[in-house]
Amino acid sequence: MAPIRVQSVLISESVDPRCRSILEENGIRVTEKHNMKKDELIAEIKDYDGLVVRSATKVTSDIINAASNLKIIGRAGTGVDNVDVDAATKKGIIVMNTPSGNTISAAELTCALIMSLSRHVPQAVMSMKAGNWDRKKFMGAELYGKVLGIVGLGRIGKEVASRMQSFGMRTIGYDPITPPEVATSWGVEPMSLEQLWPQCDYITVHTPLMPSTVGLLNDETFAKCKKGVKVVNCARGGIIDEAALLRALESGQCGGAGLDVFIEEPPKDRSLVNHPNVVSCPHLGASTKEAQARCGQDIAQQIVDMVNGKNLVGAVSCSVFRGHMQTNLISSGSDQQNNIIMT
Ligand SMILES: NC(=O)c1ccc[n+]([C@@H]2O[C@H](COP(=O)([O-])OP(=O)(O)OC[C@H]3O[C@@H](n4cnc5c(N)ncnc54)[C@H](O)[C@@H]3O)[C@@H](O)[C@H]2O)c1
Ligand SMILES: O=C(O)[C@H](O)COP(=O)(O)O
Repeated sequence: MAPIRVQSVLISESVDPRCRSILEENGIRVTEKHNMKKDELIAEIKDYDGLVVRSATKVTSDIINAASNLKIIGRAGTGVDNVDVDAATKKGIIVMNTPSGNTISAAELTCALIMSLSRHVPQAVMSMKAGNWDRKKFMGAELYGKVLGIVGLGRIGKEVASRMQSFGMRTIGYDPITPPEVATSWGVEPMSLEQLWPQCDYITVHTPLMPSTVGLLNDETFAKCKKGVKVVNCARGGIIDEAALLRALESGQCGGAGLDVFIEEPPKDRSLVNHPNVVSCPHLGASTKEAQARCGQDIAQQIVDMVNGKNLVGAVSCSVFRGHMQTNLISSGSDQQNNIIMT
């Protein structure tokens, strides 16, 4: 692969400091400017060969079109739905992510939300802080023997399954790509969504956000679920239709929701956040020291490797999800279980 000349990189969000030091150790000039408004980023971006982002920077086509020198967009994390990859591809800009660096952290937060829903821990803590001692209000239910439906059996779905199996949950799942025998080897019973919905006490979604996953849980699918089903979304806002979720919570069809992500972040409409049966976080799935260290180091190293003309294609395995991942997305990461697309 021909080396790519990258002399300057803009980091537009809070990324682990190792990212900056690895780039600088390799002779790349780094500027950090966080919380820029769109117009500021448009004015700034022309001065850089590389851009490093997390999920908050929306790298839209107008930013890409203003980026006259940009060669690489590095996403220190998994989802690239905040980057217009088609627009980048048209301009020959490489988009990279580090999908495995935050897998464990996102899986652990998912499990924390499942446990919070089963025992009302956040609500009980708030009640205690308000000076109460209410032992009746927060009656919970064991996870032992309950059924967890996992929609999306990729990196995070797999890790959630093994952790919740240790609580004695039966894990069932659906994924259009993961082979049934692989799911079975993880202790997950593979099945169709039609079979999955009515069996679950808990449902957790771990798919990318794309046309086929928008509103996977909606009025119609909630109606197919057990009354009181509890749902968790630690993937992307909109995979569970937010209006349908609110209706299901109000009718009791949904018994509780654990939400780390929202269609709009931060959400202006606080109806879900304020619902008594919702436990929510401000998109914290990847917010651990370990995940940030991995993602920050990985993205910097990937940029350096590109600059040095190393062929990443040979170093990573190939797991292409067409329609979601785009033509020039290169994914790498710590465990070498990566997505890589070069078409
Ligand atoms: N909350 C956070 O901070 C946080 C952190 C990391 C990742 N994420 C998000 O979590 C999600 C999963 O990440 P991952 O690393 O496990 O991704 P992954 O690519 O490893 O797994 C996604 C899986 O979803 C499957 N899938 C695609 N369409 C589907 C459909 N219609 N129904 C069921 N399954 C479908 C794919 O086949 C794949 O196996 C992504 O949306 C990612 O952006 C969130
Ligand atoms: O897709 C991801 O990696 C997660 O949503 C984490 O996003 P963040 O890097 O903005 O925390």
